[in-house]
Amino acid sequence: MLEIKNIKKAFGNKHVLNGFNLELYEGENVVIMGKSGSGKSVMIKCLVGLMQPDSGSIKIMDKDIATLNQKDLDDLRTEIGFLFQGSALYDSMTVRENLEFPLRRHKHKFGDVVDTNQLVEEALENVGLLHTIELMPAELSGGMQRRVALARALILRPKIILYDEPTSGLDPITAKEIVDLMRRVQRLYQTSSIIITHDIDCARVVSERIVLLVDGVDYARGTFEELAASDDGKIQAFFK
Ligand SMILES: Nc1ncnc2c1ncn2[C@@H]1O[C@H](COP(=O)(O)OP(=O)(O)OP(=O)(O)O)[C@@H](O)[C@H]1O
Repeated sequence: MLEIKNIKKAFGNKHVLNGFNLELYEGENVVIMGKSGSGKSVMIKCLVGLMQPDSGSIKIMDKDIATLNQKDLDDLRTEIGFLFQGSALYDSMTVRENLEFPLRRHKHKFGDVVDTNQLVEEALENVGLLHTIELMPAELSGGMQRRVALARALILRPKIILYDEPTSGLDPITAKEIVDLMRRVQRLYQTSSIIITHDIDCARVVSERIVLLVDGVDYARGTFEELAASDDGKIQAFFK
């Protein structure tokens, strides 16, 4: 689904990514873990074309993003759903209007005759929140808002989902609901996901594989159990 090969990115003499590699196969969830400031956000920005790496290549569904024009890049972005920390809902719009927003912008993805209501209702149903359709975001709890944001990310039926700290700021019970929902979404929508998280419980439950970003490179990769059993101190530091 996606291949990052040997990307490097420096700001002045600060080398943030130093030859980072990542591959995402169809249907899998890959968790990226790295210390604060290790370059996870820089990597994601390179991945979605918001930042250019200094060298290396990024292919999404076999397309090298450096060679795409703006229109092709926009079309490719409809195949990617985002659930970022900052991906807040629009406060002045109802839940329904929040979900209709991306549909209006990318209507052509489904052809001209598209039943917007059905798509909105189906996405909300799949996150268990159909009953909130006419509510305003302020009337929802933090966990519900995040589920609606996930429904909005799903509405264009992306093949890849990028999650940036999906459980941050949530209490443990609500965080677990989100993690369970991420698994459900993976099954229902047949998505492949990259998940950035510091939450070790989230990483354990949600990942098929984990990649550790250390010193600008993909320092280690494996299943949760494989990495947790490692006696390398730099790997162990993530599992304490
Ligand atoms: N536009 C920029 N200009 C200069 N330096 C930048 C820029 N963007 C990121 N950096 C630097 O790159 C480094 C990595 O930042 P990044 O935000 O990717 O870390 P992170 O792993 O996402 O951290 P966190 O877990 O805290 O979100 C930081 O030292 C940051 O200051």
